[in-house]
Amino acid sequence: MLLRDILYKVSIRSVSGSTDVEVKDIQIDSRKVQPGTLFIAIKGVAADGHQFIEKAIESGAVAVISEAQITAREGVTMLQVENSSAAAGYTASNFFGQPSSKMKLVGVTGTNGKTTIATLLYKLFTALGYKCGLLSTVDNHIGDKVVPATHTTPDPISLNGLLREMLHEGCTHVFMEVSSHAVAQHRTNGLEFDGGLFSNITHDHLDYHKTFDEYIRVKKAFFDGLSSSAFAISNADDKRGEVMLQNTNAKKYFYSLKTLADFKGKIIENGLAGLVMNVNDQEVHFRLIGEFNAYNLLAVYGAAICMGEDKHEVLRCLSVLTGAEGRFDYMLSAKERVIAIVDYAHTPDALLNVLATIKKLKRGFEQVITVVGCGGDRDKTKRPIMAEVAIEHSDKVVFTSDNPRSEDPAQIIKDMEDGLPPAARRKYLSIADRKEAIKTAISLAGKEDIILIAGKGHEKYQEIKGVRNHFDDKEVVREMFELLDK
Ligand SMILES: CC(=O)N[C@H]1[C@@H](OP(=O)(O)OP(=O)(O)OC[C@H]2O[C@@H](n3ccc(=O)[nH]c3=O)[C@H](O)[C@@H]2O)O[C@H](CO)[C@@H](O)[C@@H]1O[C@H](C)C(=O)N[C@@H](C)C(=O)N[C@H](CCC(=O)O)C(=O)O
Ligand SMILES: Nc1ncnc2c1ncn2[C@@H]1O[C@H](COP(=O)(O)OP(=O)(O)OP(=O)(O)O)[C@@H](O)[C@H]1O
Ligand SMILES: N[C@H](CCC[C@H](N)C(=O)O)C(=O)O
Ligand SMILES: [Mg+2]
Repeated sequence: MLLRDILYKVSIRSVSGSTDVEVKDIQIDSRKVQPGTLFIAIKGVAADGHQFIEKAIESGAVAVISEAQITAREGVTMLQVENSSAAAGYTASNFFGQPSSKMKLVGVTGTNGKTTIATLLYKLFTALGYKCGLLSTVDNHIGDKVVPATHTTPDPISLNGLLREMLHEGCTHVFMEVSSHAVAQHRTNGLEFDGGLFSNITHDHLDYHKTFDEYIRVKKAFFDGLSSSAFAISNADDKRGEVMLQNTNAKKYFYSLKTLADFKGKIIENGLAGLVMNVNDQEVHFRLIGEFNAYNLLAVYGAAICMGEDKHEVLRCLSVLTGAEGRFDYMLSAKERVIAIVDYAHTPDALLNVLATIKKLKRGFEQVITVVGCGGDRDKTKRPIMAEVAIEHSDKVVFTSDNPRSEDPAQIIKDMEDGLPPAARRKYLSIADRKEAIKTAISLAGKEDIILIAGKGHEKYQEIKGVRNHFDDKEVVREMFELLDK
């Protein structure tokens, strides 16, 4: 492909060299550059891609996009742009033939619920007979084929590469999570969305976005970028639900459990067997559990209606679907009838929602024992809040490690404990070893007690000092339940 054809929509400041040069590959990482590559230098959090321009040229880059002042280079086309992250989004989309414009693409954003909503949409549209793609935290799907996920929203090159593969494989619909990091880093620039969904916004990622206002602004930017032919669906019951769609050109719709809305739900029953809900005056039984999933289901229903699907068929298919792995994953020991719930709640709001759901499911006498930790190298301010939520809504708590990453696990637990009142002391134990923590919680449980194991959901690893060791909450529970049932 010629360089000039890849530059569509890129805001260029100056050029040295020819844009008629043939480009064979495109990379944002100098370590992946091969002869014939266009290298885009991005200023990141940990490093600055501009420092690797020489290395990229040595490896055979034929063109370089950067934000730096240009110095002419023999045989290499140098381009200066306003924003190289934005340029990476546009050029990646152009290089892969703008695959997003040839399929129906729907993006889901919000603090909690993205994976659940995107996965339900993928399952729903597959059940409706379409070949679909999914880009999610748990994994990516190209029709039936599963591709491991490294991010919630991949970098623009992997992202457009996956979209092109989906198009080649005959996918007509793609559902993807759009994280706030992705919007801030312009990973989705150049994509043509047919629709956007907003779940909710609560405390998370303040390490990255610094203030809650900035976090809101970034999420809103996704809707601001939608075209007038797209639809935008928001949660009317979220405090920021209306603001999200304030400046979008897309057609606006709202869902709600509390007020009048385009997609209105009313919960009739909410138990371990699922939800019974009135959806726009039609009563439906769903297998998903908890009020938060009632919201997720309404968002999915709304998107399907906006995409022209028949409402009866949509509700019929949705009623039999299960959610994403590691979201309210429910296990039962045969003899003692102890319940273990593995859930990906890793924000204060998600933890509160899951514990509130468990409270509603209780018949009265059961104890709730929560095992929870917080991720290292992530927002530290959520640590004491999550600890407080766990203590307030559980009978017993075992604080433990999540993914400590580069941090000291004991210090993370200390950050969690720090905000707790002295009276909380009698309610909790702290055991840094996650396997031991889960085992202890299970050994503390009596007949029919409920154990919530929060934070890691589907994850099959634990990251300690840069190394990902195999770890699976559900595997540990199964092991312990076998012993319990012997
Ligand atoms: C904080 C963050 O978002 N970091 C992402 C960011 O990396 P960065 O800014 O640190 O990049 P960097 O290491 O400073 O390097 C800057 C540039 O120099 C390049 N480089 C670097 C070294 C070298 O030798 N040569 C070279 O060219 C890098 O390729 C990069 O382009 O850009 C990278 C490329 O796109 C991402 O892989 C990386 O994700 C890291 C691994 C990460 O953990 N991200 C998490 C926080 C994240 O993105 N999470 C969200 C979900 C969050 C949620 O909603 O819960 C997600 O979408 O997954
Ligand atoms: N609509 C919702 N509102 C509040 N909490 C929710 C909602 N849906 C799910 N949750 C809770 O949040 C957790 C994460 O859900 P999910 O994985 O769907 O969110 P996500 O937005 O994809 O998260 P991530 O940002 O890590 O990708 C769930 O395990 C559950 O505890
Ligand atoms: N997408 C989220 C996932 C957090 C999951 C939790 N287990 C943790 O490691 O903090 C993040 O990267 O912040
Ligand atoms: Mg997700």
